Amino acid sequence: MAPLSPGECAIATSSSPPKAGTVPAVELTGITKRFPGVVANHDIHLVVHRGTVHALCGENGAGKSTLMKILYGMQKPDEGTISVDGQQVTFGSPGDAIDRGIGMVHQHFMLADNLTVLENVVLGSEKLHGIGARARAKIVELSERYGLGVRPDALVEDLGVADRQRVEILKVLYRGATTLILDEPTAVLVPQEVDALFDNLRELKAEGLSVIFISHKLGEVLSVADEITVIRRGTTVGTVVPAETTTKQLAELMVGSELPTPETAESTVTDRPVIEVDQLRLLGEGGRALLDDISFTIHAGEVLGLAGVEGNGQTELIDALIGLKHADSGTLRLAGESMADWQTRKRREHGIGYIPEDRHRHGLLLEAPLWENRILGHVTEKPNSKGFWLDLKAAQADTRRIVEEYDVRTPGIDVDAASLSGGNQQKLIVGREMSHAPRFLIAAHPTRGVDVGAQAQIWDQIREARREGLAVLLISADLDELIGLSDTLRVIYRGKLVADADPATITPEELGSAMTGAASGHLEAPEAPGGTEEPADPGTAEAPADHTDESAAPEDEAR
Ligand SMILES: Nc1ncnc2c1ncn2[C@@H]1O[C@H](COP(=O)(O)OP(=O)(O)OP(=O)(O)O)[C@@H](O)[C@H]1O
Repeated sequence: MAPLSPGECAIATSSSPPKAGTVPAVELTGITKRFPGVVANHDIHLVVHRGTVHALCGENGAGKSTLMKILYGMQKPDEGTISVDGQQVTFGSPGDAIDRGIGMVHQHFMLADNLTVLENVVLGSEKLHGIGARARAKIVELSERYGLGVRPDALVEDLGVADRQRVEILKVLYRGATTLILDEPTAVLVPQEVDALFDNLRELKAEGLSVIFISHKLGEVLSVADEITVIRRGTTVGTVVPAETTTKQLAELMVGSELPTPETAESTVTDRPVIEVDQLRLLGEGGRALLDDISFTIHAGEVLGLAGVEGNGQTELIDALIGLKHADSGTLRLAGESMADWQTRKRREHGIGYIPEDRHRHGLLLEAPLWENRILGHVTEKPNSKGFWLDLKAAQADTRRIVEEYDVRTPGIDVDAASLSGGNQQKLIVGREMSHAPRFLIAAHPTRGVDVGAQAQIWDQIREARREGLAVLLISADLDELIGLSDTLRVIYRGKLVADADPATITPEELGSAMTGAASGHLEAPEAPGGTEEPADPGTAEAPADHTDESAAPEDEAR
């Protein structure tokens, strides 16, 4: 455990809980949990009051998820006690936790894609309200009471992330949860969706429910939480109230030092097209266009940011670029060569890097060791292969290098990817993809789930590669990230590119409105020459902004 500085102690002890004196909804005392080679939790203390949102912050691998898994009965603590509503409890399984009103919405949703919302909600809880009309009525009632907008008959595979999340929330409410654990619920939401979620949380609070909210987005934490507990290297370093702290203080409390400051960089956009997409069209079931007339060019040294509410064609565009789906019409060219007949492997071998939207589904083999995950997607490339053979020693050595360079917190490279914390899994994927010196990188939510320090590091890595000529398609729900890193911004809405924007002048709020279809054409750059199909003039592109403190919207200050 890192020692506290006097300043940190002052922050940590200056505030009193808002509802001291009442019986807490949840109290964790002296929780310790060890894994081979790692002490994930050490003497943790946490008090969550009824009718409050309690945020849990800490850098990647600090021990937040482990603590919540203990509270949810998924793991047993080695030491310490859990009390719910003043009564000490022991949980042998999530079922025990649910019985005591603890519900969890995981970072990675656990819904069955091929079932309807109703089937998913009812699954495993058939005894509560049956599987028919009563269940449906209960779902509709909960949906209306908390403004969740859940449609019982929708097929889960047709739902976007925000809708799936609402189903997960409804599912735990259906089971009678009075304390909800939300693990990074805003990571993939756009500002409007975040506002909607926070409205839902306020409704829950108003009815006396409690929410434990894990987040790396410190600005959001300050806006929604009643109290914030910070965990560092496995132990609680303090609990603060938002009125008495800032994002900067919070970040310092988390990492125990000043945050690294990523340097701003000059524009590096060249006139060499790396990826050219022309009139791409992809049809879904029933002939509905999922992508319609998509055209753009990304040059060497350019980051093109694609803004859009989840589910507006981003996934299909990524799939078309990486070769998981084939377009119905239109062309895709990489460095001048048509990719029409290229399978995914060939695309990768020709320098397409891919940081997937969903790291568990498309980025990792969770049950395989880190070094096997380092090979994943790059089987035929160096250093993983030598001629026809896999070069395991070289792959393992390179995994060690990635772990070191990307600060992947792990006891070693032989542990399964599943045992890494979410943020550390992400760092491993970013390290793997950047190691192959891609010329075109598809970066979908590249810093999703990583802490503020690691986020700055990943931004630096993307910027450095961009300086060396990397072309990047950046898709991110973090609009500060999107605006700050991009040279060019396009807005995707219902499968079409509807607007472009100048990252030098647009604000996250304006971009957020454009994403809901409220704008078309040029945003904030009416004097810019050319139509919406061409990227901004490289010569006028402004350097990306410095992001050290998310909530302070640094690019706004800089401009
Ligand atoms: N099942 C497991 N086996 C081995 N080690 C584990 C396991 N689960 C967690 N750990 C380790 O415990 C530590 C704490 O991980 P945890 O997932 O709780 O962190 P976190 O604070 O939630 O991180 P993040 O913000 O990245 O999600 C990490 O070092 C992680 O690698």
